[in-house]
Amino acid sequence: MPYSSTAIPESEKITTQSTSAKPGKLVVFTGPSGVGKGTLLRRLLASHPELYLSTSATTRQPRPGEINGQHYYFVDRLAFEQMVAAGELLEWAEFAGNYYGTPMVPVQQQIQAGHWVVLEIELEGARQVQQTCPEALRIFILPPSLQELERRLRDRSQDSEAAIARRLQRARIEVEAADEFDIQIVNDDLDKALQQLEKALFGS
Ligand SMILES: Nc1nc2c(ncn2[C@@H]2O[C@H](COP(=O)(O)OP(=O)(O)O)[C@@H](O)[C@H]2O)c(=O)[nH]1
Ligand SMILES: Nc1ncnc2c1ncn2[C@@H]1O[C@H](COP(=O)(O)OP(=O)(O)O)[C@@H](O)[C@H]1O
Repeated sequence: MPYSSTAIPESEKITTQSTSAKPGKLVVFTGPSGVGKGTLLRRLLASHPELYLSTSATTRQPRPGEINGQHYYFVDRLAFEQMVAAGELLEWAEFAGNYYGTPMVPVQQQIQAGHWVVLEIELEGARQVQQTCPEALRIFILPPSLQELERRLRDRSQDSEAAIARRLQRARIEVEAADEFDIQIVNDDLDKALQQLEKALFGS
């Protein structure tokens, strides 16, 4: 399915310079699968419940314990393609054999209500957001090494060998794009990475 991230009409651009008196911010949070994005965000949201974490749609199968509408909206490929065709997604990409995308309306509503919205998305989606919302703050989380990334993916015990291999292959490409982002944080020591993340967001 073709997608052009370069030709986005003005009417589809999401802006934090909206009609609201005090619009919120959009924060894009990217990094290879297994680097610890979810772990860092859980910790961040526990101390900053005012942040709104966008819930993505995906065609990936739910993992044990994942709840529809909470971790993801789990949909089939046809439903996802209909969301794309209807222009309902702020960004979307295919990653390791599955589609992932950000429903646009909740993000717009939260931003217009003055809230900060966090998107936890992969590289291609982050590049699309750069086009549609260039004022977004874009943060890239790096692993201490690719060996450690592989160890974390295996220890997590959530993905098949094939899925881990696809994620590692993609990780090599993703880490090379880290410089495209406003801020890079190495998630070696979790507490230190969290401190750096808080500083990037709140300046303290
Ligand atoms: N472009 C895009 N990527 C997403 C979205 N939601 C999740 N992802 C990314 O898709 C990749 C795979 O996610 P997932 O299967 O949940 O694996 P995990 O992040 O390793 O736990 C990760 O890099 C996510 O950040 C989305 O809405 N859009
Ligand atoms: N700083 C860290 N040091 C060691 N292990 C970590 C660290 N951060 C996260 N992990 C572990 O790495 C695995 C992958 O983390 P996760 O948050 O699921 O990554 P992502 O959301 O980026 O795919 C989990 O088992 C998590 O407990």
